[in-house]
Amino acid sequence: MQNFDPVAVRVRGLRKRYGNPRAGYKDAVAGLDLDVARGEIVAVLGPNGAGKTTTVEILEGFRDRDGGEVEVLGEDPRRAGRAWRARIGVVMQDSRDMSELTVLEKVRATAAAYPDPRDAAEVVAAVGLEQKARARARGLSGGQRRRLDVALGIVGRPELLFLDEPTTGFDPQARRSFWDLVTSLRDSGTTILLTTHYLDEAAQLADRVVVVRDGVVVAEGTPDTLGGAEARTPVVAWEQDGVRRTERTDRPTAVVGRLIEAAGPGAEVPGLSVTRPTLEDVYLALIGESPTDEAAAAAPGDGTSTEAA
Ligand SMILES: Nc1ncnc2c1ncn2[C@@H]1O[C@H](COP(=O)(O)OP(=O)(O)OP(=O)(O)O)[C@@H](O)[C@H]1O
Repeated sequence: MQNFDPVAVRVRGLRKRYGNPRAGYKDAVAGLDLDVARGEIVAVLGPNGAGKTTTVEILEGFRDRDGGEVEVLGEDPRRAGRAWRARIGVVMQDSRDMSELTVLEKVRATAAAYPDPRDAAEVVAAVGLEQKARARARGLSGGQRRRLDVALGIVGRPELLFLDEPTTGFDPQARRSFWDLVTSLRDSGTTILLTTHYLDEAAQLADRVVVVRDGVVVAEGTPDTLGGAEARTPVVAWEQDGVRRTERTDRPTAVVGRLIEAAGPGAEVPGLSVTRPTLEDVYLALIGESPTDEAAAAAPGDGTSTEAA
């Protein structure tokens, strides 16, 4: 066991190419570096096709790579065996289930494959499926199925848990209770690598956020500091002659003071707002989908007051 190794995941220069000579090639992962420390929750964000799932599947040992170094719990997933697999938990993006087993039976059957599993009934309760414990797994709704996937991923008491878009299809309440579950797993020492399209999920759960685009990491940081101080500079927005104006400034009070003075005594400054870019704003700027000035000007009053960083 490598329990005292402070590194859970170390990836350097990871490469994966799909395709063939006739159809052409696609670099899904193009030199990606990633570190996850023990006990950390890291969220990997990125647009569709950025290479997140490919990366995660390589780390899980389910997909081979074309280049780079990968170490997961001290081993190369290419060569790691059963003992290593028992130390990781996996919740994949798609799961289908055609068996006749009930929820509890499925969790029990999976638990039996691990040397030191959690109690199956407790795990079913922890993911909020207590009421469905004796229902057939194949009859679950999409959100319930996802919760069962999470139960199957954690019942083996993994040291490292991979969650690929775990809350897709959850209702808001189920997401909240899932977040509590993930936080409690981290508090009990589990390292978690999560991919998600939900920025609020990343902000809520992650100690660190990694943004992937075109198969490489384009930024990383805590949810509060991703993109750097510059990207978090507040934006003052207002309307002038029917046109939306914005100004990025470290001194929003001074800018607002100037606008008030210009408007004259007692006059309102139309459309005035001061906003600090959120994680979502910073993320959209990083992946090149920030609303442009023109788009913002075309939709005054929609609350969008950030410019591209
Ligand atoms: N088995 C495959 N064969 C060929 N191309 C693939 C295969 N799997 C993925 N790709 C391509 O590789 C690129 C990266 O895909 P990947 O699924 O890793 O991205 P992702 O970031 O997980 O996307 P999403 O957010 O949509 O899940 C995409 O262009 C995708 O079409």
